[in-house]
Amino acid sequence: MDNSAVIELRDAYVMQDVNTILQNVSFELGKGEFAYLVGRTGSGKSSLLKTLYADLPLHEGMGTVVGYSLRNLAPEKVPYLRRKLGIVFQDFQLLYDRSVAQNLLFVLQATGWRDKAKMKQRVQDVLMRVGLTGVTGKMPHQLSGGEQQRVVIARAMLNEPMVLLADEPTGNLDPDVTDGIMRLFMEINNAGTAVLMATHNYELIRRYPKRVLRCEDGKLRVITNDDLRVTTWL
Ligand SMILES: Nc1ncnc2c1ncn2[C@@H]1O[C@H](COP(=O)(O)OP(=O)(O)OP(=O)(O)O)[C@@H](O)[C@H]1O
Repeated sequence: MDNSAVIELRDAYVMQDVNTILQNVSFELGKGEFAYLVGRTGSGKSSLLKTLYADLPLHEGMGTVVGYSLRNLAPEKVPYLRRKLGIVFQDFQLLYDRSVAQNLLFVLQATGWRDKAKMKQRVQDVLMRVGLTGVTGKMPHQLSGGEQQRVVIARAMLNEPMVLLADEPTGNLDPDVTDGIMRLFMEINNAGTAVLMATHNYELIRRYPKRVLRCEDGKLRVITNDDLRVTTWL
């Protein structure tokens, strides 16, 4: 693998059970790069992301994510892969029976942290990073949608991932809240974390132009800068 790539797929097949969703997928995401993943509903964006975080197996082709080969990845290796990835979904998937701090401490505990003082400090650090202070004792339902998504992003950043995979992270948010979340992703990206973001929101792509990968007709097409200059590509 090219040392500067955090994701590399070569002729990969994205499968749901026995069904091929995407074939001959080849692309790289470089260290610190930001790319969008677009495509109609059902075109395979979530399935591709699931393959990248080893929720779906890679049976055909080659795939490497943060140094882990996806082919024949042993189940006991999956948590180690995911520790180097941050994953953000549209539906926030916080644990609603515990506070913000407990949500984050839970993840630290599950990923091997033991030093209580360091854990507390890390929780403070990631919340500050996403622009949230004074919410540690709150329950998720006491926060707005945008604040909850910030907590999810903080959670994804706990173990300093090399790449964030985001599946429609602004899908449930109002336009002005969406913009704040987008700016946060940009800040995180500017600080060196690669981001692959699935979205239906083309307004965001126009406002924050980056490389675009499009799922279409069972293939993944990498949109070039030339394509970006014409408006029909959307
Ligand atoms: N758990 C599953 N089992 C079998 N097939 C599935 C499963 N999840 C998705 N699929 C199928 O895989 C295809 C791609 O779905 P996927 O969710 O990856 O698309 P998507 O581009 O993320 O769509 P959306 O934009 O609506 O989220 C669809 O035909 C879908 O029906």
